[in-house]
Amino acid sequence: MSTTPKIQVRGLSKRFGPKVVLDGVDLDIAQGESLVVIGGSGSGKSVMIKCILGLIRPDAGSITIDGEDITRLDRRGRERVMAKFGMLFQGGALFDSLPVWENVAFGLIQGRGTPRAEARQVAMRKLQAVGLGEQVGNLSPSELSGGMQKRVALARAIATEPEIILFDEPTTGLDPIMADVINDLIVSCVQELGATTITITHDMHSARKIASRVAMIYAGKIIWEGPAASIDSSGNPYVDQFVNGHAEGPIRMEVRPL
Ligand SMILES: Nc1ncnc2c1ncn2[C@@H]1O[C@H](COP(=O)(O)OP(=O)(O)OP(=O)(O)O)[C@@H](O)[C@H]1O
Repeated sequence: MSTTPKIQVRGLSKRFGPKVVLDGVDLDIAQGESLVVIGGSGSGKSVMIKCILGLIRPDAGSITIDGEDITRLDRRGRERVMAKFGMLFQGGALFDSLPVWENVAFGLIQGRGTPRAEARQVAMRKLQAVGLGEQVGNLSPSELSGGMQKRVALARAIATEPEIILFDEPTTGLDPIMADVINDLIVSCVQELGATTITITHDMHSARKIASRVAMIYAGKIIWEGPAASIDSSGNPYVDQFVNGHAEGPIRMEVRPL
């Protein structure tokens, strides 16, 4: 078995003006692993994922996928590596101008050049896999509830059967029952694909359910990582404060008076 991590992040740094957001992030994610990244609002979780996706250019550091540094690739090389990725964006990011099935099939049609009729069939199968019937495929995303939109976004993330899937706050804004339905779907879809995943969430219930490993980001660095089962016995006061949601502790939130 190969010991090269599926994803390796080293010294990843990014600042916006004077604000240092990432300050030397190091992470290894093994093939088939499900890593959940936790951390307070504004701690740089989304910026890190955007760097991995190539949507933000880091100031320093490397990101290797299967041993290949993607920060050094030209556009074509990057497109080749990006074909390994699926993404569930925060808020779903569905196109209202396209019917649901075409949203799901977007990466197949645009990215892979799959003929529309074939892509439609795949999209309908993926919708079925997340518990949505064929009739939903012909609706507009705006006609769906928040929970259904998240399922569509999940179907889209898995449509190309990617090797790596990134989930940005997949349960935010959902009621606890629907959130758990999404958690279960993520676990089953990911297991079926054998995909490697990174999930960003504030939802500790979701983190416990999805994660094989958890990493916490604070002040631009990964300050703790460990198996999901050890999250309640980390011995790290930052992790304890976050996991238990206490206002008091070493983490100071930036709060301005109104
Ligand atoms: N394009 C940008 N230009 C300037 N500042 C940015 C940009 N993108 C992110 N930031 C800043 O970087 C910091 C980290 O943002 P990020 O969205 O990564 O936080 P987060 O940990 O994902 O937060 P949340 O959990 O609230 O989504 C924030 O202070 C944000 O304002």
